[in-house]
Amino acid sequence: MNAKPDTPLLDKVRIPADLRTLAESELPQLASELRAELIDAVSHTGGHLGAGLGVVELTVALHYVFNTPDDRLIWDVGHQAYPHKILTGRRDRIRTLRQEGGLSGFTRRTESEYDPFGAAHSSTSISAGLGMAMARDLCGGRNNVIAVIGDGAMSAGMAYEAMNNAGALDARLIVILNDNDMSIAPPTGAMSAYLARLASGKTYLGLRDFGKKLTSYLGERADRAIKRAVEHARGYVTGGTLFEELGFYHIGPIDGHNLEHLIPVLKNVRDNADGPVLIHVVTQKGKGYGPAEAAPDKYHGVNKFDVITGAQAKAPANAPSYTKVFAESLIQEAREDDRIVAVTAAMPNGTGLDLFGEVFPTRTFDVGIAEQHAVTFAAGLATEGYRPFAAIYSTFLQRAYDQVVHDVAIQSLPVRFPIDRAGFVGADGATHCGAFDTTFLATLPGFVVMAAADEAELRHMVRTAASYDDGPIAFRYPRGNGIGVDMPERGSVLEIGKGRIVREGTKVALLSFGTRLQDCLAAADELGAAGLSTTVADARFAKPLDEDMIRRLVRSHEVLVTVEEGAVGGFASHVLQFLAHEGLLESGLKVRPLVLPDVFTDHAKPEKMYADAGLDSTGIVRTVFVALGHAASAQRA
Ligand SMILES: Cc1ncc(C[n+]2csc(CCOP(=O)(O)OP(=O)(O)O)c2C)c(N)n1
Ligand SMILES: CC(=O)[C@@H](O)[C@H](O)COP(=O)(O)O
Ligand SMILES: [Mg+2]
Repeated sequence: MNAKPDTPLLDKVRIPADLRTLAESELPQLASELRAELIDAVSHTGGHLGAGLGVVELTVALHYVFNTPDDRLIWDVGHQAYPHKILTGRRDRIRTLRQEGGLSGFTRRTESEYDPFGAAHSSTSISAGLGMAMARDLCGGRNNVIAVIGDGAMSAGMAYEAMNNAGALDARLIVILNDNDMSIAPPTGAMSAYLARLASGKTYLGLRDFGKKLTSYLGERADRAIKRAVEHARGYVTGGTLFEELGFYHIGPIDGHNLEHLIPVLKNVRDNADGPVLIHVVTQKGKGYGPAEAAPDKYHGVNKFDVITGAQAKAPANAPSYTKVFAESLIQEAREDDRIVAVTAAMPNGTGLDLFGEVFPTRTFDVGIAEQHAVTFAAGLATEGYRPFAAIYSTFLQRAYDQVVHDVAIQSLPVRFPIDRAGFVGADGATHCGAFDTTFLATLPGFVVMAAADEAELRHMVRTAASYDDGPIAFRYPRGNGIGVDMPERGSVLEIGKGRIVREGTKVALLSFGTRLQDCLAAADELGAAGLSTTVADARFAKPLDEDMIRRLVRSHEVLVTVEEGAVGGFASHVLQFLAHEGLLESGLKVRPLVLPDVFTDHAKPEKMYADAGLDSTGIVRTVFVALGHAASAQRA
């Protein structure tokens, strides 16, 4: 166990008001202590480290210059906000980060008044900040609104929609572009290249340069129209930056680790800005911690680790991750079929498409954080006869729903949707929980929706999706490792809309869709031991349903329990809809649909989440006992 860092100055700062009593000359020391505290805390909890390390000085400077929480400080994504949490009254709980009952790994309105906007999905900060700025203006307020957005997050359309609107409204809004030239992976795209040119093409601006620029062009109280005219003329003559063309006063690049540069620039903007301002700050992801600086991912997200060596704890795995099985299976299929191409929205590593990209670099597309574009781009590929796999986490696919409906489903385009992180994700909590994909996809006419019960099933589903050209097809699988089943050499093509009976019984039928099959089998053992002969079926498809199999189950069993790791409105709803229309609910059948609870489930260990949701074997057994009126057994379960 490493000793806790010595933090005499940080110990005096509970909230930003304490920070503002320090002399500017003390701030570098404070930043250094804050960094040490951050590293130590995350070494105990795991979590997002690299991004926070990169904004330590920026965090100190922002809270020093601005009057938070009256001035609204919005962190895009929120994964870099751990230093902010330490400085805003949450240091005493910082070692509970991402643990059950502890601090969230992202910003959250219910956690602190210093978090004016909750996040975790990217690129929302400028829109939210603009809304706050307009609300302030409507009620005659004077506070500042600051949105801090990363270069990765700056690849998403929402950021441009917001800047477009902010420029037109001439809103007094400060955007800080935190450019560390990293997303989770190295960033891709023309915008990223543009930022790199901006960052390298000029020297960093210090106070003197900035002051000169501000007074020569703007003057302390110059009329806004004159300032705009000057800006426009300057852009016309010298070629304005994209941000200037959008109506922002653009400052930078400045060194985001140099407090002597940051503080005066921020003060100037605080005191002089009266329209949208963008400050381009250059930082280094992982700054100040050797192992992070040296790592290819800059320690974006880490397990618990040893502070001295940087070695991360790794739980032994007796089966490959679903992500890896997906990637290897897709590679296998792509070797046979050169029409298979793959699309990721800035998650090459998380989706396994980094492995695919190593084998098929020209058939792999990382489009940046741009899920909407990713889906429509895949639709375009499909129109030309390609077989695109748009691999997007369940939670991030939410952002592209209209594209899924309008660009893919209505046109019956055969886009394949491998949906990773379907179901509970543990420490990332509610914002990242893959709860809704079955619900929002299976409701679409013509969509095929599958869920893998284990890693071998996933392999079959990859092959099935590869060979299916009649319309969109999705297959969902969870975060983490498989269960260690024997793997087929190659996947088989599954018959569309056909499930399988895994175990035959007579009284109780457990109909599983996806990840909970093992718990259904364990529940069947327990029920069998209690004298309740139990069938276990793997539905494989939520759409189209295996109607024959469901008919057989309900006709020959007294109880039907459907089990899925998804929100209400998904697989069970389709089963119930079918049963109702077939009149199969009218002859005494006891049906119990088990779904995720109708709440946004907070971060915790996955096993605990399953237990609380009643989706583990104990919960399934309990449900059966209750359905059969065995109250005493239910209580014991
Ligand atoms: C809509 C959405 N897509 C994907 C992600 C996953 N994600 C989280 S952080 C991140 C990279 C963000 O890069 P950047 O904004 O530059 O921040 P940095 O980590 O470099 O500080 C990505 C892709 C997300 N949070 N939200
Ligand atoms: C902040 C963010 O959205 C990602 O970093 C996410 O936490 C990754 O999750 P996985 O670890 O499941 O890839
Ligand atoms: Mg970045």
